[in-house]
Amino acid sequence: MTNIKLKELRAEIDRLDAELLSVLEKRIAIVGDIAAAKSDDGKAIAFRPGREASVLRNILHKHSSKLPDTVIAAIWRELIAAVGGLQKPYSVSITAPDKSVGYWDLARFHFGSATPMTLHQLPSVVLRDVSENPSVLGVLPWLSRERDTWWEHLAQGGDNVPKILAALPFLDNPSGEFEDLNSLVIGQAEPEPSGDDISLIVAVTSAEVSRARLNEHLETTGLNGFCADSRSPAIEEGDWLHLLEIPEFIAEDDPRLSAFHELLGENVIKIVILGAYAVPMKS
Ligand SMILES: C=C(O[C@@H]1C=C(C(=O)O)C=C[C@H]1O)C(=O)O
Repeated sequence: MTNIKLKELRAEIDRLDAELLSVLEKRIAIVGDIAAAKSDDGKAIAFRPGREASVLRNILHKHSSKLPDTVIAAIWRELIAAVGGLQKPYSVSITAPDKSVGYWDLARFHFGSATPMTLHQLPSVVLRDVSENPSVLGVLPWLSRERDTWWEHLAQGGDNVPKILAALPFLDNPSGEFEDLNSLVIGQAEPEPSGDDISLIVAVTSAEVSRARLNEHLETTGLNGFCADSRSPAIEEGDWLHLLEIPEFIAEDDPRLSAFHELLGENVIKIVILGAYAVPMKS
């Protein structure tokens, strides 16, 4: 390639960079208007996980360059995470039980370079951070890890008890992840639908109920989910907790939940929606 040609191509890159920056600045400038539109929503955090998931699905569906999906996702995640912070500052409290930097890595990818993050060994510290401060999001190991019983705390339900809002990674990155980790994001916010979601629900019962029975009742009510885990009471006369995974967004007033409640009969103490997350994408 001649030097003249190279010079021309670099000039074109400079021109495109200026254009990109200008478009980027326009996208960022809209934040003020969005923040004003949200001003009376009473929320401490601008994080809207359902909307974020659909923005990302849309971009990844449309992109056609040679860049890997994960690079495109990283660019948009940087932007979205920072734009949320411009509207209302927030921070992220992370549990890494095995001192694994993998959890930090998952959170950094999702919440970008500028979001303040702290690392803790115990889920209880993250639960406390999030429960005490509505502008803190928590990142906790996936529910099925044997030692992690943090979701039992969420099953209490009630004010200030955080909800599950998202799952990480949203986009897997087979070449960039050195540990096969998954985590959930919690916060003092209401989960919202993204169009393709999984809800996590706990049924609290006073006596043992088999997984087969729970699955049968779920099917009868049309909830199409399954019981992913059951915890026997830690103390005598304590409650049984059954973690249910439902492959759609379930609202508090879904009539199928009350039908399920009725089918369980007098054993059931309460049914608590722990939250929901957008179904992650495959790169
Ligand atoms: C801009 C918004 O706020 C945040 C930023 C988003 C974005 O940059 O696309 C999307 C969702 C929110 O977490 C919004 O709510 O639309």
